[in-house]
Amino acid sequence: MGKTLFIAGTGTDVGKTYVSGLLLKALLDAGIQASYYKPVLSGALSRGGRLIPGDAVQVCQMAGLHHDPGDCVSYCFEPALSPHLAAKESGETIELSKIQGDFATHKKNTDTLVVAYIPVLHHEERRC
Ligand SMILES: Nc1ncnc2c1ncn2[C@@H]1O[C@H](COP(=O)(O)OP(=O)(O)OP(=O)(O)O)[C@@H](O)[C@H]1O
Ligand SMILES: C[C@H](N)[C@@H](CCCCCC(=O)O)NC(=O)O
Repeated sequence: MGKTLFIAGTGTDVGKTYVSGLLLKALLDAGIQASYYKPVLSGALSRGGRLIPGDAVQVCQMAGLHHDPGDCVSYCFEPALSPHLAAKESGETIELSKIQGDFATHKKNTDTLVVAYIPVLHHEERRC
């Protein structure tokens, strides 16, 4: 059974993406089959009508992972807000079943999965 490494933080801008990139690089350098998954990414850049999942691009570049960064995320939103608000503002709904399905697919396709986790509690608190 493969391993999953969850990178969680108590807030935004605390280094989850950077640590994910370093970890993934270390795993790949050690010859371990590894990849990256981020359930919800907000604050994506809009270029030519397409959303660029910046965190996933950064992690793939740091680690030298030749995956399409877009495949590393389930949801990608432009507003730089907490996930539920970014989804709301984008007129979308975050479905747990989609995240569970994508997570299971990523797990099946790799030995070690690095997951940058959303600080949900922090975000929910900020909504109050
Ligand atoms: N190599 C580096 N040296 C110094 N600072 C860095 C380096 N890489 C990233 N940073 C800075 O560290 C901070 C945290 O980076 P990071 O994007 O990893 O946080 P994060 O927890 O993933 O944030 P978010 O929740 O917004 O995605 C950023 O301000 C970034 O500019
Ligand atoms: C673009 C950044 N990397 C980040 C921005 C998150 C902003 C959250 C703001 C908030 O706490 O309400 N997006 C993300 O982690 O999915």
